[in-house]
Amino acid sequence: MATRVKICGITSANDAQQAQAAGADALGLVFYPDSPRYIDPLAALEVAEAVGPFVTLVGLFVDATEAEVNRIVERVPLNLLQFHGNEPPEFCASFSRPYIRALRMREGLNLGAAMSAHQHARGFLLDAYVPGIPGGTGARFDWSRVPQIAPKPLVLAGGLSPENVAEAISIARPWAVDVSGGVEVSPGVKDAEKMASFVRAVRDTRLAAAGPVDK
Ligand SMILES: O=C(O)c1ccccc1N[C@@H]1O[C@H](COP(=O)(O)O)[C@@H](O)[C@H]1O
Repeated sequence: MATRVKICGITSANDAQQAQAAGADALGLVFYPDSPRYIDPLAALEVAEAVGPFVTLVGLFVDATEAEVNRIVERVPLNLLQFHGNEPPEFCASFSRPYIRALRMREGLNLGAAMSAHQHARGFLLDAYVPGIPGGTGARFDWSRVPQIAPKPLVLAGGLSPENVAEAISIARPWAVDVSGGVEVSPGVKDAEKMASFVRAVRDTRLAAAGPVDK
């Protein structure tokens, strides 16, 4: 099965075009002001205008207010929202966009219950848990904890890189992978070659899963 790729933390039209050229299926825009990858609505609009119609634009929020989310949704043509804080299900489902829910894989998390609570989520993004930091940490979790049966598509995130993504896919078998820090030159600035290597590594696992290829 083809594994989709989301590259998160895009902060410029240039990085967006390079991510698109690398073959990313989705780009993440971080509207969390404390992140080094924060993007303001004007720059986000430039990103939206720099990419083609089949690239999914995902807006990431961490415990933003309803008014803050609506302010972004009204200005930026986002296809999907990603809630990465402690937002309750009814809040996540209250906007005029579909959403995915980030679940941080802390010890003792009841993943089944967390997923059941978000019946309207389009998917779940599983990220590493680092106390006090909501995401974009570069930390990974034990990929064998990813369930093989889930009510919605699962997106694997947390500490992925061009070097480890093939192994991560072979263990977790996710519907998609999400990377941020692993394809950067510095926080908030993407590296074109790392993005290309990351997508290549994912595509190669896709070929491997499909069986031998005639040369
Ligand atoms: O990227 C951020 O700065 C960020 C801030 C707050 C919440 C989530 C954030 N990013 C998400 O975290 C995952 C994992 O990042 P990394 O690959 O370990 O650097 C990333 O895919 C984003 O979805």
